[in-house]
Amino acid sequence: MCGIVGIVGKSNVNQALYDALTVLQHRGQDAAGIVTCEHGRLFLRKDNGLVRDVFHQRHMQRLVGNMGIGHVRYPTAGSSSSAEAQPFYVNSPYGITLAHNGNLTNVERLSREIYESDLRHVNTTSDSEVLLNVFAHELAVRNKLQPTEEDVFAAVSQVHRRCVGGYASVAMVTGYGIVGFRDPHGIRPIVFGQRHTDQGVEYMIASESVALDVLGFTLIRDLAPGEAVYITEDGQLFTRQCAENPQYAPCIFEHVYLARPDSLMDGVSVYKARLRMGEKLAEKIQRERPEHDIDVVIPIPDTSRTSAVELANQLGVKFREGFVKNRYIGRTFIMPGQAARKKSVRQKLNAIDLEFRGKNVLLVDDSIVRGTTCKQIIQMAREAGAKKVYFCSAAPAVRYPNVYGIDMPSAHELIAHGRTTEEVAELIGADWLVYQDLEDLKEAVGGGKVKIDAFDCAVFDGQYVTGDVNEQYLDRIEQARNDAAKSTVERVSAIIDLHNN
Ligand SMILES: O=P(O)(O)OC[C@H]1O[C@H](OP(=O)(O)OP(=O)(O)O)[C@H](O)[C@@H]1O
Ligand SMILES: NC(=O)CC[C@H](N)C(=O)O
Ligand SMILES: [Mg+2]
Repeated sequence: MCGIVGIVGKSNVNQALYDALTVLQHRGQDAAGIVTCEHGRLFLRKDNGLVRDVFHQRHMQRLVGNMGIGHVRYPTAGSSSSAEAQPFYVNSPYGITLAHNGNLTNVERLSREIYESDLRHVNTTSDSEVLLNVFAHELAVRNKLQPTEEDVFAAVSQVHRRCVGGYASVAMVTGYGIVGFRDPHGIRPIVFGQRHTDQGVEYMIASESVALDVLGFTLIRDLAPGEAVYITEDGQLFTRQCAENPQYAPCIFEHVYLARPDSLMDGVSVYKARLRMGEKLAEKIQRERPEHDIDVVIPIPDTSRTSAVELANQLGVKFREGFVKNRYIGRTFIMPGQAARKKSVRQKLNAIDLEFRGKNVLLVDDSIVRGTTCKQIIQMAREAGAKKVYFCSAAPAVRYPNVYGIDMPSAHELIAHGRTTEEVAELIGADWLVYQDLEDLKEAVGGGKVKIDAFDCAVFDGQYVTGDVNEQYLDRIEQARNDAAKSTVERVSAIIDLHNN
């Protein structure tokens, strides 16, 4: 779930790209990059780190040009080496750069095709570099000196035929324009909008609408699954459905955890969806234990706050902020490596004892994935003097790996994999554990004013919408990307990098 952005403006876009990436920082904390284009030349800066660490004034001054794209990365393939930071670049045809959110599931086959038939070279283990090469090849075979929107859309159609998985992407064709495209299931989010300036209309494509809001762009709409938007350097906008059989199945986990609550995603307010999750959870608690003895509802900051407020409201129980979050520590779930994640929870959250002492507390989190957070939090609640510690998750049990752009490749690292709710409760040390029901979660997200009836819910139900994910595939990614395997990859890739910046 990286963050992507592209802007075609009327003056330098470097600052706007930087600001947009800052707003999308919650989608990726490992690396950041911006490439801009002026008079047919590209200016690229990318490196590991947060946006504020990667771009210094000296870089910003050199990122000139009225159009550009940017990326914040949370690795789901390859390594977290700075050589795999995005945007990626290929020089032929035209010079194309690309930023990608998602994950391809047929990357092995594509890599072979790229080498054997397309005669192209991919230098990293990143699936995004593969995606870029497929797009570049398909644009190259159109054999045009000056590509038109027809050529760009034809290349995207071919990408849809060849690539499988989740991909929301922006690609810049040097000297011509920026294209945004979304996979035929619409798994990962992407929106576009516009802003009026004295020099004319500027366009922006981004992962989440919040990036548009903050920069004064108005949302035009989400890209439909399979659809592409192309904005030429001089500001003409074209859209086209490029997939043969698009099927809406956006990732429901965006609403649970990934997205900011102030974003509108596929027409649904993430904030309202989270409120409804709290409401549904309260109904379940009332069903299961009408005579419950909960004294206070306490959220685990940050993401669960919205659901927890509504849950407390519905239960008619006091809502209290019992944990204080250190605002200088990032999101722990998207950190690479279990050791860092574990250490960060304690650094990030501290309990206010008086909210716990002698009380039966209901702790609320948006989700339990590896169980890193809840185990420590429950322990902290007990140390702070809680009488009983109940725990609820606004999402159902996460039991299956994600293969579309969230780094949960290994079933065995998921605390609920192969375990019942009671077993998980025991393992995390909760006196009672309540998970949201999947039907209620779907209703919370897709049952508001805007109806969505199909989602990618693979992490909860093991159904993979692209239809190509089987046991062998899951075994392979588990071997390649479990925590232990990743640390070997990191060591090896740290030795030699090939950079294009
Ligand atoms: O079971 P786990 O493996 O610990 O993962 C789940 C936890 O991780 C996330 O928090 P995170 O700190 O990443 O972000 P937040 O501040 O947005 O809640 C999520 O909100 C849960 O609290
Ligand atoms: N989280 C993402 O969207 C990751 C994009 C890409 N698969 C990478 O690993 O860089
Ligand atoms: Mg959290």
